[in-house]
Amino acid sequence: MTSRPPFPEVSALSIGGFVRDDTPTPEVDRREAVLASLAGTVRELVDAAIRTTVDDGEVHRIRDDLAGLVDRLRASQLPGPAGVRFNGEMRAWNWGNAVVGAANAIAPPLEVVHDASGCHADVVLGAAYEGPPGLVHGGVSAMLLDHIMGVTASAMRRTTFTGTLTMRYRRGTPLGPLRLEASIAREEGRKVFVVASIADADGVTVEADGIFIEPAGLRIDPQEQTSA
Ligand SMILES: CCCCCCCCCCCCCCCC(=O)SCCNC(=O)CCNC(=O)[C@H](O)C(C)(C)COP(=O)(O)OP(=O)(O)OC[C@H]1O[C@@H](n2cnc3c(N)ncnc32)[C@H](O)[C@@H]1OP(=O)(O)O
Repeated sequence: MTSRPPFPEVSALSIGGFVRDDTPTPEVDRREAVLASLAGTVRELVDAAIRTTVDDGEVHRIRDDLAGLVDRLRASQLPGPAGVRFNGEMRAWNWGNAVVGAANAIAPPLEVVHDASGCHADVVLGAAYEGPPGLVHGGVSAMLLDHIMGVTASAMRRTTFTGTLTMRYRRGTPLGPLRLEASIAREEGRKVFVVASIADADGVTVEADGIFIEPAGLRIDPQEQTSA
């Protein structure tokens, strides 16, 4: 008799784009490390491109070199976005995610840590995330908070989508080292109310509260076990 982890059938997961994928965890880890290494260098490239002061001719030569690299990566591509996949050991991977995607150079990436009160993350935001001079773009703050709040609401046991997100920008958030914190304030049925903040060394810069909803069609019964 084999006990199966508490996953819905593939067809149920596919409703929300979540896909059961039985790639073994060591293989997922190995490939993730390879893609994260590439994304790290691309992230450096983005920062270097923003801040470069080399002359126009050098910029054009670098552009041409990069176009060749893009062609090499395009030699074999997914037909669309990377999506979210899970294997039977509850190993999840979302390599294209805008906030935590291991393969996504646009993602800082945020490394979310679960703690006793919810989740936190320490992140250093550089020139690619600027809005007002020297300050984090307000939309970037909202994006990062949305993600950590969603992870907090999901609590590693359910899938929730952002229903409503309210931000209060108390003062400018400087680029550089920042700490995000999120916790669940209360729950009502499928609704999870989450509060969160961003802080620099001098204290809170942004506060957020949000309602995260577990869509009826994606509800997972953690007690469900199937024997074969
Ligand atoms: C194996 C498992 C491991 C999983 C581990 C994965 C962890 C992975 C973490 C990823 C973390 C990602 C963090 C980023 C999160 C996003 O960025 S999500 C993307 C942005 N959000 C969206 O695209 C959501 C779009 N909207 C929707 O899909 C649907 O409108 C919703 C929000 C799911 C609600 O749909 P619904 O389930 O049909 O809701 P419905 O039955 O009408 O209403 C249910 C209740 O919610 C209320 N409600 C409905 N809509 C709203 C709303 N917008 N605002 C407030 N309340 C609302 C209703 O009033 C109702 O309340 P009650 O009457 O029960 O009191």
